[in-house]
Amino acid sequence: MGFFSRISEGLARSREKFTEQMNVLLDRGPDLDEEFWEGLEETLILADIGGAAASDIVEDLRDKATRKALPDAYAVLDMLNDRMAEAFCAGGEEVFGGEPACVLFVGINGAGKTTTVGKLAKEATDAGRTVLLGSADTFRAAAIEQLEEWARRADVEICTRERGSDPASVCYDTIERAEQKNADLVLIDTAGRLHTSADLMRELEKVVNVVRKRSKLPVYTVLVIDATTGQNGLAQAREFDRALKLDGVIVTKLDGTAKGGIALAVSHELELPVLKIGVGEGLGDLKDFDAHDFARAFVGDFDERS
Ligand SMILES: Nc1nc2c(ncn2[C@@H]2O[C@H](COP(=O)(O)OP(=O)(O)OP(=O)(O)O)[C@@H](O)[C@H]2O)c(=O)[nH]1
Repeated sequence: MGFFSRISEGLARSREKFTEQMNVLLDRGPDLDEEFWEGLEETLILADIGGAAASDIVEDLRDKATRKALPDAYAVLDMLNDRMAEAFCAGGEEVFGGEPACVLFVGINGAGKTTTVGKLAKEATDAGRTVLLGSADTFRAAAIEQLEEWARRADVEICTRERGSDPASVCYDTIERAEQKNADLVLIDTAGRLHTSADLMRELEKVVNVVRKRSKLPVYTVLVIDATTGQNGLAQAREFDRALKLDGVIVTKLDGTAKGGIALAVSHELELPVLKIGVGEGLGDLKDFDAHDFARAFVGDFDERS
């Protein structure tokens, strides 16, 4: 299956919900009146793209509609994909672009961190990079085993310590080992934690600071968000960013939800680039993010609908 088709399939549920709501709006006719603009903003908010992004997109489209004397709603909706794509924060290519890097993965429990680290390890080794994994999730025994299994599959080395060890110590070991073996990509999994738990967030700050201080490779901190958590993803991103100063986000489980718009809400409101998206559990289901592909797959084709 082609790259775009896979993303399109992954976003099918989000697109179906969006199409349904957009059709309700279009059923009242294609006039560009106040009701249309209000309805468009509401439809975008219901699609989980967040109040700020929805309002910016509608304001801009409204301005363009006036300037270009657009005839009807379909002409406006033809421009929606591009406008939506522009609303994503750009950048972040340095994280997984092939340059040496040490990447820490953070997020709430079950967001998909370990799986994402595993998929990236395989992708990077296949591309000929020297990868080292660090399992700083010393809280959940199964997480260590899970990452060890991914390390076996990707045939990469992994640094672990027994359950209950200090996660910062695992990071020390990992960085030391990375230097010994000249690894050019270090991927560190951390234990899931709620963004509302002050103690656990402080512990994570300590882990991240140790890595930032010790690593000779550039260090990036990436938040993994489970798209099925919808608007809660915004609260997660806000708190993790406040504590750790994030470099980007990875949005997983887009295949299992109609709430895929959260990727745009987080990227736009917190000015964080989306680095990868997860559209399934399989090895090949972690995809490079392209804002135009995402918007096209999310919005679909209005001509067919009209
Ligand atoms: N459908 C789908 N499932 C995914 C995706 N990414 C991860 N998962 C699944 O989500 C579940 C949780 O993933 P983990 O990688 O264990 O999550 P985690 O963030 O490491 O969890 P903790 O260590 O408890 O914080 C697993 O069953 C994964 O297979 C995705 O893109 N799509």
